[in-house]
Amino acid sequence: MGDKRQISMAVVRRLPKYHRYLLELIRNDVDRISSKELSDRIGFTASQIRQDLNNFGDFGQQGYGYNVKDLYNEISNILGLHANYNMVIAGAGNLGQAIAGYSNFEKEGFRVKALFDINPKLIGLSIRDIEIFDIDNLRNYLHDNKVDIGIICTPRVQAQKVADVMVKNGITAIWNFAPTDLDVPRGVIVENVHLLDSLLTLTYRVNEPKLLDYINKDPEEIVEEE
Ligand SMILES: NC(=O)c1ccc[n+]([C@@H]2O[C@H](COP(=O)([O-])OP(=O)(O)OC[C@H]3O[C@@H](n4cnc5c(N)ncnc54)[C@H](O)[C@@H]3O)[C@@H](O)[C@H]2O)c1
Repeated sequence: MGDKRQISMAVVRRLPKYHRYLLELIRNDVDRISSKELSDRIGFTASQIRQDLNNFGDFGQQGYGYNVKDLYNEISNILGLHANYNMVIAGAGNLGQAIAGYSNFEKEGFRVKALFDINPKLIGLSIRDIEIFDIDNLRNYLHDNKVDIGIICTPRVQAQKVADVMVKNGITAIWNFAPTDLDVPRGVIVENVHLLDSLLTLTYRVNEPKLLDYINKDPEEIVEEE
């Protein structure tokens, strides 16, 4: 048996941040960086950074640090950014149109090829030359075109139905924005996005000082308000 090591999702979720900061360093003509310097910029501890990156090989050199370009390329490879990904969006409302309209994804190789909707007023329109088709055509489209990622931007109650069509017709990766847990067969990967989670983390942090004051207060000091 081979010794296939599993990388923890916690590490995987930190990789995009490394990727982003390393790109920034390249743009600023920084050739190499120590884990301490990277730590100061990125906000993870130096030992965390060393541990994370050791998962993927021996990148750092004692007394030299990391070669920024090499590390960036390695992390790009690990994140699968060596390939291009064709994507389709189901639900061409506010969010679907915003994603299709955001051209920066293309820089990383993510291309929205088509949108699908049920609304006859939207069908036939285009966002940045990307056509909106009738959702009834999704099945045939997936048969005729190589699509790697399905993006779900429909209302919650429609999301499962759309996911079923995607999965039945060969999609194995779904970027799901609808606020529902999709039921998919083994082997299909769903990445849920919840902007609200991030917003709630923000409000927690805004309120944290008051909360900590309250938690750390001597119980005898807490006087019930009348
Ligand atoms: N995850 C997040 O952070 C986040 C943020 C905003 C919105 N959302 C969710 O994203 C989804 C879309 O939000 P929105 O603001 O764009 O809504 P919207 O109403 O503007 O757009 C939804 C679109 O889906 C279409 N639609 C309905 N049923 C369909 C089907 N069976 N197949 C294809 N298209 C169908 C509608 O015609 C409409 O154009 C909602 O589920 C919303 O809750 C999630």
